[in-house]
Amino acid sequence: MVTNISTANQTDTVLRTEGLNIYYGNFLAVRDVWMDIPKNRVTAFIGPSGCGKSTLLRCYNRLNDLIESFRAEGKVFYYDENLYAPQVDPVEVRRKIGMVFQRPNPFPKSVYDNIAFGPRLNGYKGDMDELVERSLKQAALWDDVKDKLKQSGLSLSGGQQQRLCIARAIAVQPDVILMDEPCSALDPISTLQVEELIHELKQRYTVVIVTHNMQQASRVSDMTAFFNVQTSEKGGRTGYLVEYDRTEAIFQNPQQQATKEYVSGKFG
Ligand SMILES: Nc1ncnc2c1ncn2[C@@H]1O[C@H](COP(=O)(O)OP(=O)(O)OP(=O)(O)O)[C@@H](O)[C@H]1O
Repeated sequence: MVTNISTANQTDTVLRTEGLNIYYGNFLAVRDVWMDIPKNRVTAFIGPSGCGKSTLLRCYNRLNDLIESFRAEGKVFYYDENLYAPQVDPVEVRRKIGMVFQRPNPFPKSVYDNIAFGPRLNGYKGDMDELVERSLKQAALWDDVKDKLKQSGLSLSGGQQQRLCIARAIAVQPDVILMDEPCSALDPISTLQVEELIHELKQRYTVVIVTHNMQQASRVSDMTAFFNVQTSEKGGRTGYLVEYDRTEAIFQNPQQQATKEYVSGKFG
C-alpha cells in the first residue's frame, strides 16, 4: 500500500482509520486500512465492485452498526475521538457525520419538512424558516423550490431530490458529509449540478465520496483512495487499500501497477 500521508496532512485530519478490519460474520470484507481524511477536501474512494468502498464509508458514521453480522477491529478516529469507544453515541456521530445515499430518498413529506425534520428532532431552537432557506441555498436548490416548499419532496425531479437530500444532510449542521455514489441514479445534467455542488460544499464541509465513475473522481476530488480485492485460498474476497494520494497523482502518476491498470480502464 502507498499512502501519501504528508499530502493528506496539508490540512487537519478529520477522520483517521488505524489498522481497520471489517467483518460480516466470519467474512473479512476489508482489511488493514490506514488512512487520513483531510478537512475541507473531497476524498474519493474508487475500485472494483466488492472491494469494500461502501463498507468502509459506512464505518465513518457507524451506519454498519445496523447490520447484525458487522464487526470492526482497529480504530476509527474523528479528530482524536475513537468513534467505536463504548461511551460514544452513534446517533450523535451520525449528526456530525451525515450521509447521502445512491438513490435519492426524500421523506414522503413537504420540501420544507424534509429539511426541518432533523433539526426539529434535535430540538433546534433557532429560526426554522431561515435554516430551511440556508440549507436549500447551500444545496443549490433554493431557486428551484422556493415557491414549492409545501409540495411533496417526492414531486421533485431525481436530481432535485438528490439535492434535497444533500440539503437535509446539511440542515443538521454536520461537519462531514459521506456520499455513496450520489450521482449513479441521475442523468448527466443533474450529475453535473451535484458535482458542482460537491465542489462548493468543501468550503464548509469535509466530503468523502464513493464513486464508480473515474471521471467523476478526477473532476470532484482532491484526494483519491484506490481499493482492490484479493481472493484468499478459501475463496473469500477481501478488499484492501492499494494507494492513496492526491487525485492528480493517482490518475497521472500512480505508484502501483494495479492502480495504473485500473485508472487506465484495464480492469474493474
Ligand atoms: N450487509 C452485508 N452483509 C454481508 N456481506 C456484505 C454486506 N454488505 C456488503 N457485504 C460484502 O462486503 C463486500 C464489500 O461490499 P461493498 O458493498 O462495501 O463493496 P463496494 O466496493 O462498495 O461494491 P460496489 O462498488 O459494488 O457497491 C462484498 O463482498 C459484499 O458482498
